[in-house]
Amino acid sequence: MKKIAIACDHAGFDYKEIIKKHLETHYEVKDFGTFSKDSVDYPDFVHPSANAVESGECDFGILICGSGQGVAITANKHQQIRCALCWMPELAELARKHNNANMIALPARFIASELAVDIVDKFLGTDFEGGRHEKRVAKISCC
Ligand SMILES: O=C(CO)[C@H](O)[C@H](O)[C@H](O)COP(=O)(O)O
Repeated sequence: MKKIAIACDHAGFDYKEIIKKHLETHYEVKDFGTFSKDSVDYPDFVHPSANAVESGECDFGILICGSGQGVAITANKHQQIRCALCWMPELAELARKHNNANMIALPARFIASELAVDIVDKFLGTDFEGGRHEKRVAKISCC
């Protein structure tokens, strides 16, 4: 069973709970918090979840904040993380097919929760295409 890391800040808390419940029948989900709607700082939750994906403890990661920006920026500080900010399923599909993204960032304040679930399903259900994209992805973490 694939293991999924999930993390959010206060703005993403409700969506994290919805997505986690949706995934738990088909995946093992490791929840890195936050665990309430109390105001927090997203890097405190993103770094541990990104570490889990980077180390191989988790196969993929899902991050949620208000705009998706803060969590994506934070995750992408990790050398082995390719985190894609997605607001429609087609972007999530391309992030997997072309970029071999291993984390996804969702903007809870800008998309409906049903759409967020669809985006996650597309992300987790799509494989990397490889081919011409292999060398491009390899070049991302060259420095
Ligand atoms: O990281 C963000 C923006 O770059 C997220 O959208 C946060 O959820 C947002 O900044 C939180 O804002 P708040 O006013 O503290 O609720």
